[in-house]
Amino acid sequence: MKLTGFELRRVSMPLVAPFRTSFGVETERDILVARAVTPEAEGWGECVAMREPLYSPEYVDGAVDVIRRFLAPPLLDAADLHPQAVAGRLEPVKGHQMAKAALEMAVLDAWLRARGESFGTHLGAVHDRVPAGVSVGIMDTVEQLLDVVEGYLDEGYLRIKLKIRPGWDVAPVRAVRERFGDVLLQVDANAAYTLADARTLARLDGFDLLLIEQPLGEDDLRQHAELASLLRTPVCLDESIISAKAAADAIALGAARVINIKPGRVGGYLEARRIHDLCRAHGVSVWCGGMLETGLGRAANVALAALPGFVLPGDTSASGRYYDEDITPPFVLENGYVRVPDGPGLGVEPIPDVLRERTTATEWLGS
Ligand SMILES: O=C(O)CCC(=O)N[C@@H](C(=O)O)c1ccccc1
Repeated sequence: MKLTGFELRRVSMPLVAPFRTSFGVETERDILVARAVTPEAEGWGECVAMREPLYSPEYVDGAVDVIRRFLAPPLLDAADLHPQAVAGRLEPVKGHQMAKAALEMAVLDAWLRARGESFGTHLGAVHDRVPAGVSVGIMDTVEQLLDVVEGYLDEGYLRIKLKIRPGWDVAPVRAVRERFGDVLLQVDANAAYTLADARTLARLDGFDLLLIEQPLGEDDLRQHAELASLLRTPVCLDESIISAKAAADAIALGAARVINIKPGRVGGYLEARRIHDLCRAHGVSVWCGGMLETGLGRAANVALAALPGFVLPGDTSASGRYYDEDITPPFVLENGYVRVPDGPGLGVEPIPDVLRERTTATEWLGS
């Protein structure tokens, strides 16, 4: 497949409500969308990098720059580009997994649309719908949290993920467990704790959590392994797992019994599938994390979450969890499940008028 070019587009997506994590508050996503143009078909990619490098070292302005100067040229130079070859062509550039993932996703989507094959079929999906979990931010009060959780449970979500940080952990977890019984419940610390907090984190063992996600720093594999030996609750890693190699190291060190697979964080959906396969071989459960994606990234995540090793509900919420109006037809919850698109490629496309309205900048890279 010969690329004609990439169109880079910045899309402003205001959130329906502020989303607070241990590293900050999001009120609007400034999203980079890449469109791969080829003579046979066009494909869409979404970069999950945030506006600021607070979740990971990447940030959206940096992603645009590295794509423009270092990632797009080797792909545009390829006489016949296969999606499986994208990662290899981009390998000389160190890091920038989220930027790379956006381009690989757009190339893969174009390639699949040209062949009439869906993302799910190509990745190895075995389900036509996936159970939806929902991520709940840090709130001002426990009462406010309980109201928000009740609302999501009323909508049908099958798993609750609570953001925690020092000072907001045992009390909110206890309150949710006491109010809502044995709902599937997990917590996400976004690296807000240290090994010195082990005793506090061990108090969470009494609430039958599915997992505790990324309690320590992104580069603290050895310390996560030590913490895992002190907790009953399975430790799950997110920020630390930036590649299949990192997943292999985490598993070998006993630093993770569960892994949150986020395609953008690991460099793309093909690497995400490799991590899925690796984890299955080691009996490590995986689930699909989210980065507040539009329906484009959401479509690809839902397809990935339909692979057999994704045995835990992911952050594959309905579009309405974050956005009043998505740039694609919205993903909706049906009895707690989200349907896997079965059309060619992503199976969804942006709604032209909405995309135009939300676009704050465009740039063409190519001939
Ligand atoms: O449902 C979603 O898409 C968001 C899930 C979620 O909580 N993402 C978190 C995370 O740390 O996993 C996040 C939020 C904002 C920015 C980065 C990460």
